[in-house]
Amino acid sequence: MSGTVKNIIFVGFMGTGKTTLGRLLAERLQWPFIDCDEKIVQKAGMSIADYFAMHGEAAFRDLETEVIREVLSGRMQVVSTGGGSVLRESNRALMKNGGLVIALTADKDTILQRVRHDSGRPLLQGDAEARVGKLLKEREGAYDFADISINTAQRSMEQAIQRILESLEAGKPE
Ligand SMILES: Nc1ncnc2c1ncn2[C@@H]1O[C@H](COP(=O)(O)OP(=O)(O)O)[C@@H](O)[C@H]1O
Ligand SMILES: O=C(O)C1=C[C@@H](OP(=O)(O)O)[C@@H](O)[C@H](O)C1
Ligand SMILES: [Mg+2]
Repeated sequence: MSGTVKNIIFVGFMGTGKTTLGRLLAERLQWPFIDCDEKIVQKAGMSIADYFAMHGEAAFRDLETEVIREVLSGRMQVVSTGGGSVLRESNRALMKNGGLVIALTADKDTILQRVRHDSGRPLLQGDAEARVGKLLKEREGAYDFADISINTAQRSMEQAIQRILESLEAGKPE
């Protein structure tokens, strides 16, 4: 199925592994890998944390939509999005039309373990545990529009990749 899907698009909460697994899958498929956050950093000429601090979240979300639109006009790419990009209906529509959407999931403790020492996520500054808890509640169900869902807390990265490759070969979303 990897030959017939337009793009493979990863969505999911922060720390579920979108960037890491996306890059790995792209290598396996020999498709280009694009991380939307990296594109935003290139366009903005500064880190995401600095962009939030200087321009605020609303401006970040506008830039994020611009990047998603541009990236998904292409084909045969593995695309990892930022965790909050699914909050806009227009972004979700772009993703649904842009290819196979794979949601990555993980439980709160796993997410916390993975993101705790990473200062690059402005929404988690301060009390990371409280912030992850609050955002997980606010975003409950936000990733349900995906074609496939994979729990990365219960799998090694290699197992997650195998699971995705099997789904692609089976030729239909589960
Ligand atoms: N099974 C796994 N699947 C995905 N990521 C994992 C897994 N185990 C550990 N990780 C780690 O979790 C972190 C997730 O980071 P990242 O890929 O940046 O997530 P996201 O882009 O979804 O925020 C990385 O440090 C990655 O190495
Ligand atoms: O969930 C969010 O709102 C965000 C997730 C981040 O990406 P990751 O999900 O790759 O960490 C990044 O886009 C920004 O810090 C905002
Ligand atoms: Mg990421």
